[in-house]
Amino acid sequence: MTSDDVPALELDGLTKTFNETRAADGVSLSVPRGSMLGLVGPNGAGKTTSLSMTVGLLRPDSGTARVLGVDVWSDPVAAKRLLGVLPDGLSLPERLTGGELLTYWGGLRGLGRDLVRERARELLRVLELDEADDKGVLVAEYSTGMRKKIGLATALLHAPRVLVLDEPYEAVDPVSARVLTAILRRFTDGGGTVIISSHVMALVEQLTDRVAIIARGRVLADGSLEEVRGSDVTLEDTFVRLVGAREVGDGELAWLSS
Ligand SMILES: Nc1ncnc2c1ncn2[C@@H]1O[C@H](COP(=O)(O)OP(=O)(O)OP(=O)(O)O)[C@@H](O)[C@H]1O
Repeated sequence: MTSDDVPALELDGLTKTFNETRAADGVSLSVPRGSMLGLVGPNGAGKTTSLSMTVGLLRPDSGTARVLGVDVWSDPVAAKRLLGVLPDGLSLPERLTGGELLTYWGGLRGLGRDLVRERARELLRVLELDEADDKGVLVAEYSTGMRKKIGLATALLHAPRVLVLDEPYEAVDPVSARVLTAILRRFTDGGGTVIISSHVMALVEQLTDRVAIIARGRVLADGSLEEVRGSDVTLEDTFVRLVGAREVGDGELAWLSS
């Protein structure tokens, strides 16, 4: 294998058990460079657990995660330089403006002040957070969607090669969603790789070129959209076929109808 063939992300047998719950049960995935993978699965399937182990936020019981060939758990500094991460429930310093937060973040990343200032200004403008910044709005006062966007800005600031984004479109308005899509496409066109988790099948179908379906901690399908859908018309059909549908029976919740 030449260095050009090394996958952007390679997960091998990632396993994590919480008490009695096997949240991830041997999760293996290989994501080629320049691709965008959608990770989908029902609530509690193990998406966040798997992504957290992938980016060095949660130590696996067993298994490995490699970013462009670098092991996330044995060489975390080098791996984290390559990674941009939007974690689930990201907690941010609250008493800073967006601009101050990015300045602080850039310092933590070891970037020069001028570079951080330039990139921060551009990110705030493109993500339409500049007006709030000019008014001195603190992150504590941000809406849910604004928090998502500033979280994304922190993930992009150091120009990573692999982006791992947990539900990046959640709570983001349609105009900002378009901007986000344009950013992600530009990123993959430039050879970057993206993995996103989402519950919105139509979004994944429209946005990504690869998909992995996970349920009960196991990868049930993984490949190009066409490979995973097979003869199904939509990804939702494939999802329901593999994961199983829960019908609401006639007698259930009868008290809701008068
Ligand atoms: N810190 C924790 N302690 C105990 N159990 C946990 C913990 N984190 C996750 N779990 C359990 O692990 C399983 C997988 O959770 P996870 O958050 O990875 O799912 P998910 O696919 O991201 O779900 P959702 O779509 O609802 O966000 C669930 O059963 C959850 O209750």
